[in-house]
Amino acid sequence: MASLPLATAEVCDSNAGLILNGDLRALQPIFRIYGRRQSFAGPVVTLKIFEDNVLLREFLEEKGHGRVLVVDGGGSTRCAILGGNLAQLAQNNGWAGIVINGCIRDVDEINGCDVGIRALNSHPIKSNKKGVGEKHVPVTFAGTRICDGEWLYADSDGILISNSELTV
Ligand SMILES: O=C([O-])CC(=O)C(=O)O
Repeated sequence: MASLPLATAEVCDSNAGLILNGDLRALQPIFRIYGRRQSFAGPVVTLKIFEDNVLLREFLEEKGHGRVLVVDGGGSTRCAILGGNLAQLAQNNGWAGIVINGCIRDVDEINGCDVGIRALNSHPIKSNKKGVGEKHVPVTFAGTRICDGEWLYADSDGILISNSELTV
């Protein structure tokens, strides 16, 4: 049986030492909350792209196995790199969530999907389809460096990155 997601505030309260030494970091609160799953957690897979979502689709076509896709879209607010079709793919392939330093579109459809989504904002224009980007590279946004294989915990209070899986 899947256990309840950890509450981020509790995780911070009971892991002050990890926050001090940098093993547990909170992303700056720059994200909006989308998708039906308010709380989600899982091992991180990273992707660095810019206004081009071909590699994002490639990841979401894989089985998610409860992972969280962390996408550094360079903070672009000039187009959307995730839309309703990709969010449905994420839901159907068992991804726990997607955190995007960039924009999404088809918000109403995305809010009906059983997956957790965080993004800067929405934008009606779709992205390029060139296939440029880098998978599994360290990314830095919202004041935080995030590496493949780290753990992400998200709920209504915020988003945490931990070097390793946490238990309370
Ligand atoms: O295809 C795209 O660029 C994103 C999109 O709109 C979708 O996933 O529905």
